[in-house]
Amino acid sequence: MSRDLVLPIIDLASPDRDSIAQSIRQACVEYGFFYVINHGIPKGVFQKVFEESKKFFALPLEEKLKLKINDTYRGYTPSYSGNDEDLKESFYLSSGGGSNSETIINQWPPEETLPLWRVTMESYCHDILTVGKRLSSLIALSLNLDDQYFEKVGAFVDSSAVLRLLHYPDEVSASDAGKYGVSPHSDFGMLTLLAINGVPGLQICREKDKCPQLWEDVHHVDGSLIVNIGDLLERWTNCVFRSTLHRVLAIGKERYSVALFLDANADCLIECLESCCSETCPPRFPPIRSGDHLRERLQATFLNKTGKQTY
Ligand SMILES: O=C(O)CCC(=O)C(=O)O
Ligand SMILES: [Fe+2]
Repeated sequence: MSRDLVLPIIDLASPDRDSIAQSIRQACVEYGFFYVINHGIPKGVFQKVFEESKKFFALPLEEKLKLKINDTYRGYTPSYSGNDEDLKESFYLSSGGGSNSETIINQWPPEETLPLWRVTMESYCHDILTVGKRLSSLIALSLNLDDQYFEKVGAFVDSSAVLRLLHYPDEVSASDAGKYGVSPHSDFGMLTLLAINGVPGLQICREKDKCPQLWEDVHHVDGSLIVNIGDLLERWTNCVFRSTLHRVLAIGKERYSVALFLDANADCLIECLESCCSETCPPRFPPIRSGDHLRERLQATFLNKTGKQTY
């Protein structure tokens, strides 16, 4: 069962920061998802990223498998990997420079094969991270915090953001019936900034415990980014903001997307924000380090039931 959905559109060119922050708050409370327009990244940049992403996924499987995901969760994961055997294939990378960067090992396709690949992705990481940080400062405002709150608690270093390139194949065979592009999940981190190539498939479920679940289509809004709240921010806000369940249907049309997962630095302590609790509404969760939260979630996703890795 699905129906049409009109998500809020946040215009970053609007001059009134407080009213943008208010709109973001409402979007995060009601949907956990919104569009962002006038974010400052030109269309041509997305086109280049999709072009390079397409070139990588078009390589023979054995070439892609040479960059198979490593212990620091960077690299390639083929279709049908993970617990859910989804149809998507992905590539994870992050831009260097943060204080944790020595512990993260990126992998890159060979320069002889894809000469513009690394520079395109690194430059996009930089651009999209700038939008992510701008949004987090608006989110801080929307939570009645200092707009530099997340910076001040040390939430951001570059390596706490991960870029995931996704490719959904155009053919769905009979044996794939019932499979998803991406199965229902919520994102782990603070914020996700998603660019899609216009092909439908993304859906959200606003009430995960309702039976039957109601799935609503997230339409493409030209030039926009789709932004959603992850579990870490849901926890930080004492569930004032929602980390909404979402999925991608396999509709037999080739689809590309690029997600930036903005997480908090591993050492950052996630403790209920002051503006999100009161005597009558105490904190629901104990404090946790961001790294411990993320590790738990990654292990649950990447380990199968026998505890064996199934990238
Ligand atoms: O490709 C999409 O539209 C969504 C991908 C997604 O939900 C994810 O990577 O977490
Ligand atoms: Fe997601």
